[in-house]
Amino acid sequence: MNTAGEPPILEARNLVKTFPGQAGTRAVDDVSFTVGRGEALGLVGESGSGKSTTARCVAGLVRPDSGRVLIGGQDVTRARGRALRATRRRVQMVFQDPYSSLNPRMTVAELVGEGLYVHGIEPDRARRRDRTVQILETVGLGAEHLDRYPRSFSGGQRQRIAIARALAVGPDLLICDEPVASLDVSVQAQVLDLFCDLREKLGLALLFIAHDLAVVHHLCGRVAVMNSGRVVELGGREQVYTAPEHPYTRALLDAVPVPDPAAERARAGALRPVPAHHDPEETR
Ligand SMILES: Nc1ncnc2c1ncn2[C@@H]1O[C@H](COP(=O)(O)OP(=O)(O)OP(=O)(O)O)[C@@H](O)[C@H]1O
Repeated sequence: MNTAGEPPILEARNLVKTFPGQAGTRAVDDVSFTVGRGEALGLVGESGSGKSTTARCVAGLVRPDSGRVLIGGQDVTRARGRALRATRRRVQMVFQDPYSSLNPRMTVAELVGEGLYVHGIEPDRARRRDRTVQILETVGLGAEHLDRYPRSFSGGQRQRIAIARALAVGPDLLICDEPVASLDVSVQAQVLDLFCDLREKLGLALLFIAHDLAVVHHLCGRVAVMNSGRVVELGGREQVYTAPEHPYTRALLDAVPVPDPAAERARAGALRPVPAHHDPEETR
């Protein structure tokens, strides 16, 4: 969904990050990818493969050892000052655990309105409250929640508040680090649907991190697969799911059931050629 001539909303170029004590191994090892405007890119891989560190480098929470991060074509890796803040604002992050990512001493109005105030988007208190209500409605919550504290909400509702907080500053891209992993299965689908809606209705781009390929299949048109700090495969969803090129991707796919029966059949066909004598009844 890239408009011709416009740079991608996000570009990671050759990112490298090593933590002290990692003895020669890199948490992030020469990682490059782009996310186009309005696009959803999934980042998958086992625990420890480097997904969160990549996300944190991109979001500016961790400084990479080398490599560059470009937001809307602007290099933010070494930039400073007000211009950097304005550019950084275009990329917001939603974390895995909505129980620890929200300050328990702030009301919903304060949590969501803070970004509007800090970034000078809406200095007027009454108008900020109105704007906060609009943002809450975008995520499926109402004005009645404004003066409540996070502790009185369910996990799914807390994650909606965290998403509203991220949306408040008008980002072009959300980095979502396992945003449904800590939610009940029944609530996961609702929150995933919300991300789909945000992309379709607001044109929001997503960098969506999950160890669960089924979740990413639901949401993302392109998928990057990470293993030991490296992106070992990057391609369109159907290509990655039905004709994976890297053995690690194949191993991941074998470990996680794909919820879409058509994709499952296609994958099975691509990975395990059906023998001539195959009787489909045998596998039911
Ligand atoms: N702050 C840190 N200090 C030291 N090592 C770290 C730190 N953060 C991550 N690591 C290490 O970097 C590697 C990549 O971790 P990372 O959290 O990025 O992987 P991940 O794929 O997101 O895993 P998970 O899904 O479990 O979060 C791991 O070996 C991890 O132990």
